[in-house]
Amino acid sequence: MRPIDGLTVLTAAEMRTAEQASGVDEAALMDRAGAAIAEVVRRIGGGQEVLVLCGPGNNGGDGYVAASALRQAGIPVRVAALSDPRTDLARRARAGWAGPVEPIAEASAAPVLLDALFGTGLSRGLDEPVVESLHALSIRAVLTIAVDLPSGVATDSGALLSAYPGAALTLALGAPKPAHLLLPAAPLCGTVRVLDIGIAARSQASVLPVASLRSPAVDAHKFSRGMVAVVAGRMPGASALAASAAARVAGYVLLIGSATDRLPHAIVRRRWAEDALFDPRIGAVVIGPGLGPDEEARAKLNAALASDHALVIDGDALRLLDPARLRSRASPAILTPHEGEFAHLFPDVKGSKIDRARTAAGESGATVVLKGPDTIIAAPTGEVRLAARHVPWLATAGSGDVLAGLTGALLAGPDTTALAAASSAVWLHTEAARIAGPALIADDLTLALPAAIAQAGA
Ligand SMILES: NC(=O)C1=CN([C@@H]2O[C@H](COP(=O)(O)OP(=O)(O)OC[C@H]3O[C@@H](n4cnc5c(N)ncnc54)[C@H](O)[C@@H]3O)[C@@H](O)[C@H]2O)[C@@H](O)CC1
Ligand SMILES: [K+]
Repeated sequence: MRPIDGLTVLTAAEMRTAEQASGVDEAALMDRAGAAIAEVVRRIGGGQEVLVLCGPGNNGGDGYVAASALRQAGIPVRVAALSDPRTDLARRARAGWAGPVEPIAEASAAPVLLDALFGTGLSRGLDEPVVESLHALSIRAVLTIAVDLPSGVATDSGALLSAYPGAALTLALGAPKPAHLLLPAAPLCGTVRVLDIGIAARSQASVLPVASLRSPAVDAHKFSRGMVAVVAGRMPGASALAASAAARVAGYVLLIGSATDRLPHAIVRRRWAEDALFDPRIGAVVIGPGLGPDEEARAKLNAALASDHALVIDGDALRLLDPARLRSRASPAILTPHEGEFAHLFPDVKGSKIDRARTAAGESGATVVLKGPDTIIAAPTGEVRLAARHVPWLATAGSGDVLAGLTGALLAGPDTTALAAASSAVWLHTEAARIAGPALIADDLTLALPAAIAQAGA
């Protein structure tokens, strides 16, 4: 049983491909899955009675195998099914279960509920009586564990096809799936752990790994650690937050055109001028936090786009940007839109959150950080990182400014890529929020960054 950080994420179709490519026959995979599920249930169920709910497909098959293994281990276990099994594999698994099978509507609750109704094959919402039984049994259970996925969620989009009571633990088979990470499904999974069933997971998507930051090299100097320029605008507090966050990572932070002096003294300030960005030592420019919507803001964005620098484009600048302008630039750009800004930038891009982020990155040539409780980072290559943890206290003014500054500082650093910089920034941002704790304000995030950076190994 493994935590999901850094693991490859597979869609339902990619899972089937991986299963076929594994060289292991399907029955053996189901036996492995069922045995591994039973082992977890045995360990954490404390010997209490288990009720296994089995659906008609192979998710139900896993349920029958797990029930048989639990029974063999001496755990009291009952099985309730939705219908007879409909796949050969599930029929085989059903045949291996020596006990009775009750109809779900008649099943009485048990302290441990194992949900093996539907997995990656769910194609529509559950019938209403089944939803009612599931809720009634779950309310009376002490512990609900979902096999592969909570029954009712769409594997690839994380959409909720029917109401689900929520599991305490979801045991993902072989690999995490998008629904384990995307809203609205993700919180209904509870803790997600992966059970290894011997398949090699390959795809361009993975769970955001724990950031891995190195301390500065022994011979580092402030410029070799990275110089980041933050362009200020109409709301100076926003760029001040971005600069303060950047200063925790970069060797040198230049704040350009800011009207505030309430800043750490370590941040160097310069007036805005047409040539303010003509400094070859600048490794990345952050533009957007508090920039404003006016002509001056437009001129600043134009100057940033015309420069050779790597860019982080956030907030107000995303309202002024034509993403097509990024295509001709040689240096990387990172866009950090929330859903509203994304819809403004890419009005024609549709699909699941993963599809949208990936398409936008491919079309614009920029790395796209599509922010939210289920932040996704997509690179123009098609690579995608899905954030696994979220701290709801991050929904506060200035939080995005801190993320933008942090992203710029990491992008300005040595030996990095836009995808790596954005990934580390998102991880550090959440970790800082976790450390800052309840009732945080954005300023607290900048103060918590040293501890978050230490957690990332630096
Ligand atoms: N792919 C793999 O590598 C492995 C898959 N296994 C299991 O197999 C599962 C996928 O099995 P299946 O593809 O059979 O799919 P499911 O078991 O998720 O269910 C599909 C069946 O339910 C029907 N169905 C879909 N939605 C329904 C609804 N709302 N109401 C009633 N019937 C509905 C479908 O027509 C199909 O017959 C995985 O989630 C996992 O649990 C494991 O056995 C191990 C290996
Ligand atoms: K399930």
